[in-house]
Amino acid sequence: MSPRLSAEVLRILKPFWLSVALATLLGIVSGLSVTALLATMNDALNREGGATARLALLFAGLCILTLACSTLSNLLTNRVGQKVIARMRQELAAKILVAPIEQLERYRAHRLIPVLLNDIGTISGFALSVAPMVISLTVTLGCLSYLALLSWHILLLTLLTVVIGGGAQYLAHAIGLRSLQAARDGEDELQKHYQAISAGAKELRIQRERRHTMLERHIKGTTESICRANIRAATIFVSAETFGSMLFFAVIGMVIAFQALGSATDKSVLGGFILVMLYMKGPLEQLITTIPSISRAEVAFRRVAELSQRFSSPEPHLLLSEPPATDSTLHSIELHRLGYDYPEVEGSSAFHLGPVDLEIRQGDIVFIVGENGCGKTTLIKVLLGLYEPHQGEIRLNGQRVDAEHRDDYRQLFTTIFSDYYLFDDLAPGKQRLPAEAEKYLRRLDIAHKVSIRDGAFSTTDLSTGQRKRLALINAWLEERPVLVFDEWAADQDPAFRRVFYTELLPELKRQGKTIIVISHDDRYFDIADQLVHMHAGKVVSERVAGKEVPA
Ligand SMILES: Nc1ncnc2c1ncn2[C@@H]1O[C@H](COP(=O)(O)OP(=O)(O)OP(=O)(O)O)[C@@H](O)[C@H]1O
Repeated sequence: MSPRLSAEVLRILKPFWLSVALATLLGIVSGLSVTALLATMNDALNREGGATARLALLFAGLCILTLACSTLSNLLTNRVGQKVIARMRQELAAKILVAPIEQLERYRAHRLIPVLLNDIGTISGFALSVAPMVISLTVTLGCLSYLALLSWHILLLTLLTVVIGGGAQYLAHAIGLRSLQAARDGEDELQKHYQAISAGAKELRIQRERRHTMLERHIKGTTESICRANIRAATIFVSAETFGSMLFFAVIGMVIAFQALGSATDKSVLGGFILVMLYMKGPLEQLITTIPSISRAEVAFRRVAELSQRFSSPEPHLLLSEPPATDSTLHSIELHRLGYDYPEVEGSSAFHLGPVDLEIRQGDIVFIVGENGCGKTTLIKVLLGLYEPHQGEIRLNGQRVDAEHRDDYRQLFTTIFSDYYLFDDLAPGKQRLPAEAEKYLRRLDIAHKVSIRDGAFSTTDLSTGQRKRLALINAWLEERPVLVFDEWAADQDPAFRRVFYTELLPELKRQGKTIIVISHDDRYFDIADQLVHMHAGKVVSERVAGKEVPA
């Protein structure tokens, strides 16, 4: 087991150390009493005149002790295991909630979901097997000590067997790990195809060739390569296990043959040896079969560690539910020489935003316009504090927004992105919601489709334009000072688009909101107090209240 995996297992188990220690202690007692039980049985079998009442009592007592300790140890281990799984899930979800947005966008859901679903289970499963492993180890060590009592020669022979068998297992572990890694990479690939067949169901239904390629090439190819890699790993592990068992039987056979050839081994020594070897085989095999689970846990751990490293946040305080520390009044937001670079994508040059200088004053309607791909959404993401600027800075009311205050700053905004996510419950923590929301439902002409029940929309199964109207209601109810719309009106019919630009936006402005709109609707550009025209990542012209200003 690698030191990093050991350290991680210790970290996971630390909060439950008392239960783990108790489970392990009970396991050790159970293992030792099994050894004593074997010795008692051997004694009873070889005693002149058969077993005595004392031996029978000892036997019964040891049986009860063994069973009670191992049962309690297993129950405790299971409890800890379930708690470990819950805790790891919570930890990882918390990490995702504070992870830098650009890392989340890059990591992609098809790689994230297998980590959340499979890898955590694998690591917890391994953490769970620690106590049973300790029991097996104790039984094995106890049996070896008993063998030492019986005969040194036999102990050495047994140790040699264990070392050769263990060496074979170690080798198998190293070779099998590569196959398991390949299988795990295949799982990511498969998840990607699963996503494509569910999200792209309509397109695949229409495109016969693509559908065929998806199933025959992508899904079959990936599932079969996962299958081959897992079979390869299992073949290696099972072969090594069989070799170990074979070695065991060979050694028992050899010792019996020596006895038959007239070697002077005592009958009670031989009986004890066979009894111990046959009993020890179970725990030893259990120890050996946990080797694949160590390999799997190592593969899973690397994934979780990679994810944790990528998602380590410069804003670890994000999960604190304290109210914003800064004053939430807004006078102005200034972007000063603001710049952001996407990483290089193979085959094309990286997009660079900036330097952008811009001042947004409270109560203004600001339009950000320009051709596709000129950087409008990227600018908004930096402006909202979702991407950390690589150059320049954002100033709120003249004060620089740093990492520590960035989340407070973000609380000023309500956003509807073009790829928005519609939560079906209303903004949490607001009392007046249902009455207010009903009013907005009527205002947006969807009251006949949706109602509010138990603080949630009765349905979100609506047309694209209607869903966007629901998103607008959520945004409205959040009562933040700045509203940001990324091509909100693109999915609306012409009549409602007119209502949005000529009635809703001015109404929001009258309520004192600052509004930032990304738009391609040039017929409504004149309602903007400030029109920011972008081209290739830069602001090329700016019009403030009807006057052109140099960019
Ligand atoms: N995650 C990303 N990684 C690398 N480059 C990206 C990424 N997202 C966007 N880009 C690049 O950044 C540029 C600006 O994208 P952005 O989404 O800001 O444009 P936009 O002006 O909002 O376009 P549209 O009007 O089409 O919505 C694009 O040319 C794109 O190539």
